[in-house]
Amino acid sequence: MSGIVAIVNPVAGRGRAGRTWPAFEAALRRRGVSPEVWYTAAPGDAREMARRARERHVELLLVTGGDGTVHEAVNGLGPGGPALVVVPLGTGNDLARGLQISPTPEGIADVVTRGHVRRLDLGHLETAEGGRYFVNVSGAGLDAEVARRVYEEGGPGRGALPYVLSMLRTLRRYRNVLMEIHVDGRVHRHVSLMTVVGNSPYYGGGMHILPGATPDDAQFDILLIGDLGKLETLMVFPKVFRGTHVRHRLVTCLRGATVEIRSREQVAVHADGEPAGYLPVRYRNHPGGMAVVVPAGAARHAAAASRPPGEPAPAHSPKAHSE
Ligand SMILES: Nc1ncnc2c1ncn2[C@@H]1O[C@H](COP(=O)(O)OP(=O)(O)OP(=O)(O)O)[C@@H](O)[C@H]1O
Repeated sequence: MSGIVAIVNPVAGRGRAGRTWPAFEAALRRRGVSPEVWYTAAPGDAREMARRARERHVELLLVTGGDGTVHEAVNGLGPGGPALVVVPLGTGNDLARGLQISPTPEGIADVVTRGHVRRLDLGHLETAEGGRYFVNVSGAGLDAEVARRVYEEGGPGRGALPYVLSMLRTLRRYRNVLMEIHVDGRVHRHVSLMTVVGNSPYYGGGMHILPGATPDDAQFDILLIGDLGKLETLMVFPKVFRGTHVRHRLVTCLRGATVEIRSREQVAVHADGEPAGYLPVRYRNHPGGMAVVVPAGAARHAAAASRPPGEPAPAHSPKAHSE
């Protein structure tokens, strides 16, 4: 078989995806596009459906939902496979935000009929729990602890607010830890609130955590956040929404293709906001591993497009202790 399949997670965006998908399908049909529609019934289905779509040599795979659904789909596909069209009807939609995809029926019909394929880097991480791919951002430390809590308390339809509330609760008891971060063979040791590794600029429903990230440069952007106290963390946190946290003296931006993080402490790891085990973690990038259809006029570099007007690209400053 070839053709177009649409995976639809009806509970994404607190049910918005299920409610509004028929309008998207109608807009596609008006343009002569008739996808085969597969509704997910439970967590994990999008992964299996994507695997099946790949086996059947589907040409175009629409993934309707939020970042969790996209995360599942790419884990079913792995590097290669059909081109994805993200129909961003979740609560966060961080990948689509970076790619300037408009969540309207006509916007998606435009992407399908007139968009172009962009090959993005696909991140992969490995912990003792196993390996998995991620599309946006992974990390170890406070944010992973927060993600674990949100996941345990959550369910679908999460968005930014539960992350913010959980961050405040988690921070009260959180203790910074000594981490050893290997980036392309260089070792950085520091006491860290958290370390972030990713290909795309956004996570957590609009937090501009890696403002310099370019999703197709074959490199991870890496943020080493040093030994921030609790009060200082609370003061820096709002800046994450504008991406200006990277100017803080205890924040170091790096780039690299292979990353490994270790610690003697038990430190949680997340992948696209899903719990992914504990340190040690090893990252490797698959350049161009994910084909995504983007709008015809989309800016080449999503990071540049998403930066506030007048905001310079963050300097990459290897300040942490390295050897
Ligand atoms: N039919 C279903 N019933 C319950 N859960 C489902 C179903 N289909 C998929 N899921 C789960 O729903 C979860 C949430 O989906 P998703 O993350 O796409 O939406 P969201 O949380 O609204 O958006 P975002 O992640 O962008 O904030 C996924 O982790 C997936 O495993």
